[in-house]
Amino acid sequence: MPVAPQHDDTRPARFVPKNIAPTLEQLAIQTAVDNTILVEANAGAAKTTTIALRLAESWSRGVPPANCLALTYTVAARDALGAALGKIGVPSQVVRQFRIETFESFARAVLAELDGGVVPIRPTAESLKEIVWAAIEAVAHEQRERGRQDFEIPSLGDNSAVESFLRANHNLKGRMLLAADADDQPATQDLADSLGCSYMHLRLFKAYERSRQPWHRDYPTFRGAFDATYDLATLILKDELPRNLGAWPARVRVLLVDEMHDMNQAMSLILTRLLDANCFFCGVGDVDQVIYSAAGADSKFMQGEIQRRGTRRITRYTLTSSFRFDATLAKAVSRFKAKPCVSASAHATHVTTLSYAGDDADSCERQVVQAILKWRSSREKLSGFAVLLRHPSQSVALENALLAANIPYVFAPGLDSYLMRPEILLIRGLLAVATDRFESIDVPQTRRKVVEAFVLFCDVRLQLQNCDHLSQREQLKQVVDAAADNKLILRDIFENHVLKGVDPTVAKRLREAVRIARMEAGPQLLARVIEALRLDLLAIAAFVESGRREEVQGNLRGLLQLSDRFSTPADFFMHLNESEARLRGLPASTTRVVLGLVESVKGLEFEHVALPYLRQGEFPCPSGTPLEEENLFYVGITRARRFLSLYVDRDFPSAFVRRLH
Ligand SMILES: Nc1ncnc2c1ncn2[C@@H]1O[C@H](COP(=O)(O)OP(=O)(O)OP(=O)(O)O)[C@@H](O)[C@H]1O
Repeated sequence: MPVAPQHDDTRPARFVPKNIAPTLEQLAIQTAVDNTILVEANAGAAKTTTIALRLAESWSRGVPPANCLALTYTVAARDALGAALGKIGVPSQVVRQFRIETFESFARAVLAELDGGVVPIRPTAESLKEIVWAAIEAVAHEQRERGRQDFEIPSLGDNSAVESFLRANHNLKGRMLLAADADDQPATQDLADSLGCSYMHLRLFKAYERSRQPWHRDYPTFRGAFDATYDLATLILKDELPRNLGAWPARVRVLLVDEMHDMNQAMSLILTRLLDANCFFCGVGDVDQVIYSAAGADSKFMQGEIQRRGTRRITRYTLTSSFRFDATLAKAVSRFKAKPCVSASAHATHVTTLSYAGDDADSCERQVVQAILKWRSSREKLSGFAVLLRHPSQSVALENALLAANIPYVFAPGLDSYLMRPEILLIRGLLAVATDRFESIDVPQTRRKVVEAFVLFCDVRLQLQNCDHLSQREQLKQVVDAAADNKLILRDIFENHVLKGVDPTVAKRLREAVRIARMEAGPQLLARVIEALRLDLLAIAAFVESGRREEVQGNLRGLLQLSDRFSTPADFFMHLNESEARLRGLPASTTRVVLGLVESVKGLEFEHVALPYLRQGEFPCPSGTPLEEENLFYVGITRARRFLSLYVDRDFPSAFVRRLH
């Protein structure tokens, strides 16, 4: 293994950063003359900052920023690199000129030149559900035609079959095992075995890809998440990517990859092609931050795979110490991950473990709110305080506690307010019907979403008058537009379109739920509404992913707890509407606490990180893979600079917290 070089004084750095004094290790990377560099280092050990230094150095040496390309896996990492450039003093107009992209957005931009038209993007599982079912039906049809029964076709109600297909699809695409000759290789049990997937998934993969890329079309009918990366990698693999493509960055002189540990085969093919250019390359990552192995992420790409594939000789550089947090947290991290972790931080990091109980006085959210109030009273910026969650449903109680304490908050990408989640909107819609207070749902966009929630959960078949020629999607648009325009039309939509457009059993349940909400009052009211509705069954039909269905249950549990504080449905309904109004009413300029999921803040850092709800069964989550749960926790605790507050369930403490001590 090549020895990490000392900083070479014969090539002094031209770029002198603001706010930090680079270490010799950083300077070595900033000014390295080797043309291919890999840096593997712990969380917070300045990986992103150091590639920012390298970009800045290149710019100082006259390389046009547009000829510098930096690729990341996530949008958060892309933004973190932009922020790191700003922090070290690169002027914002220069930062904007660097090409900093996710692999997926880069691939989309390249493919746009080849696609003969606009390719719709379907980023979520929900938006792909119909397509997957069409593929399932096509495979069932093939089986019937052949008079065979090779495997059991999932029944229409079994949406978990769709979910597991999408996972298998992402994995097969990330690993690129079928890309070269998918059309030629017959789907056999042997082939499925060699790919490590089920025979049914293999057959579905082919049917799904046929609908995405019909033989008579030059470009796909749609792209799901990651499909652009896959399509571009496939063209490269088959050597069908034109060499003279205008959108290809042929003149790239500096190529950087952040989060290289998240790389899969498809991304690696794109990177290898980019490396054909005579450019400098630096990849940085931390194999303990792999949280996307389901998408084929493999640490081998940080471990010499480039060298094996191409002509480049890799030199490894090191970044030994974390600047983000102090030795106390470094030691805890080291124990948790059983690897060396040292700190060079000049500031202290206080790690506090607090326990919570279910009761109100001692609740987790109450303690988090107290910590934030203390933070604010010591004149710290609220935006430096992040509350990181393992599950979206954990935000219900927290948001309410924050709103009650007048603490402004903002969501990190990937999380939205519980008030806007379809199951909550369904309840809000029902309460609007029951209390006859339609005008209280003030925001047109919310009314749209309420109608969409009814259609989603109740599987409404719209039959608008004189609209037989319109598809369901087009009819839905007309109805939601009407709801947006007119506050009072919700009743009409509920009675004339929802109740008449659903299965009679569902209509009966909806009527009963409204009756209960109208006639009854007192504790447990919402529980009875939800029970009458059989919302659990509606969620099973509505959502593809079992994780999402669990989230429905979690959100409803949170809502139930909250509803017990109100004596009438009308009061509760008004509380939800007022909460939305308060949330929307926050001035954009206010600095706010950040509320986010752990995975969506990878690459970011905060002065104070609070990790609430550390309970066995919540974090680690039993449905996640053990290593990725561990990696997620590692990512969460290493976002903290000065304070890390861990809120641990008194009765069922998360096993992860024990491992820190
Ligand atoms: N030489 C330095 N002196 C002091 N602070 C530094 C130095 N270099 C980087 N930092 C700071 O250390 C912190 C962590 O840096 P950075 O975000 O680049 O780490 P990272 O390795 O990319 O983290 P992650 O693994 O979470 O993505 C940042 O606040 C950064 O500004």
